[in-house]
Amino acid sequence: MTSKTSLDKSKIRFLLLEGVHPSAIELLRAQGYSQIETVPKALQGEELKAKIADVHFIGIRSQTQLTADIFANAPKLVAVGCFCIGTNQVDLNAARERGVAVFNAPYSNTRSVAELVLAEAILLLRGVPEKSALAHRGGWLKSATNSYEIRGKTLGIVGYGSIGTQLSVLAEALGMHVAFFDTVSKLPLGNARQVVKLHDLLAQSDIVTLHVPELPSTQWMIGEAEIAAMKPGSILINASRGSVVVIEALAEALKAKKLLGAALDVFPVEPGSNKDEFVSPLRGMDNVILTPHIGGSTMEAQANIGVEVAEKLVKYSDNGTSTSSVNFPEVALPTHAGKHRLLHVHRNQPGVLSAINQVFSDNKINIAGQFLQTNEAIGYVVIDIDAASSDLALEKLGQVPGTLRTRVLF
Ligand SMILES: NC(=O)c1ccc[n+]([C@@H]2O[C@H](COP(=O)([O-])OP(=O)(O)OC[C@H]3O[C@@H](n4cnc5c(N)ncnc54)[C@H](O)[C@@H]3O)[C@@H](O)[C@H]2O)c1
Ligand SMILES: O=C(O)[C@H](O)COP(=O)(O)O
Repeated sequence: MTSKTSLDKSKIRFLLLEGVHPSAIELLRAQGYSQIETVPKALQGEELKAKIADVHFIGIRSQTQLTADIFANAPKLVAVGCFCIGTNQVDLNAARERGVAVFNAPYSNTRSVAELVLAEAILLLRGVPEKSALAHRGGWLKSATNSYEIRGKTLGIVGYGSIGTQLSVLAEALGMHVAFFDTVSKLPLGNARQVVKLHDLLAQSDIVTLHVPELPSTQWMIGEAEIAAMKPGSILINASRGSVVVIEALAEALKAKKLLGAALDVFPVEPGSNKDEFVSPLRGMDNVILTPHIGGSTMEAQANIGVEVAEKLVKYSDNGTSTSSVNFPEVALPTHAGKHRLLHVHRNQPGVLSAINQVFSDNKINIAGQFLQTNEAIGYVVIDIDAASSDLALEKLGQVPGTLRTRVLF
């Protein structure tokens, strides 16, 4: 017997935006998914609503904003794959409220970001962006003034997570001193040392580099007062999120020559595609490296991310495994050969579990396997049963108060 409510793989629709790497498409196809639409840019507004209305899985990168309003227009959506590290572009609570799991690639581009930041630190300490820009205009600035080696300088890392620690190791290998500020106590790698106050870190660093996520606590965390606290002639690098730095304050500090230079990969407002204009008060400043949010854009990182996130979506689609979801209880599930697998996502409120189990005892349905995981907001129960009972059980489970979503796999 086949359930009417289980979806054949050939009918499961994927929408991959923002030029997700072909490695993701290859993996999905190899796993039997054929309905994959790709769009090279971010979508928004009505265009995004129209497209998302009909898909079961969406893949995005950092530019597509999945708001509560967008989720309200996605009745079939099962999961979101962020083919990047950041998930700030997704309203994770709205997704959870609709029983939509969100996945990302937390490590695949850390090395790419760390390499870019180190390269920028070296170039800025040597004044290369300025000298190169001048040469392009026919000038010739052969001078050692304001040119320094990176060896022996202090790198101040704000946010000592995956990228911050990777950078710490690489910087020490080049002979730098590393200090870091993080809201959490972290084990320093090598000879790095944790500094308790942000302003103290700013005051002692030759190069300050930001690697915090976009959070309420990191919004505009580097403004006029923080830049004033930095060493005269130091450098600021931001490859985290555009909302972390008050860009006007940075522009003023650069004009006033308080800072030697800066490198920005992320901006408060970023163009949604390569065809849109980039607007910033930092345009035209020769001592500023401006890159179009390419910290994680290497062939290596993108190929790895494509595989990593596509694998997570396939596992969740095929057998309900939610391991490493950023908004969902994590359950690693065995295969369910010969059984139908019922997935039940519900609000974490009293009485739901007993109501679920009541469904099976009332209807004399034997449970072959049951798995449960909860977080503070939702519960995720997976139940393996005989195929003959799955239509009835699914219907009854859908009526349990607090139910957010049900699915059946076989
Ligand atoms: N430019 C790019 O292309 C690019 C690529 C990858 C990641 N990123 C950005 O970099 C961010 C960091 O990535 P990651 O993988 O290192 O993340 P991570 O979660 O591993 O590390 C973030 C660190 O920041 C710390 N932190 C949080 N709030 C803080 C605060 N208010 N003050 C100080 N520290 C704080 C955390 O404790 C953690 O140690 C991502 O969230 C993403 O937004 C950008
Ligand atoms: O969060 C990330 O991993 C980076 O910001 C990269 O985003 P992207 O995939 O849009 O380049």
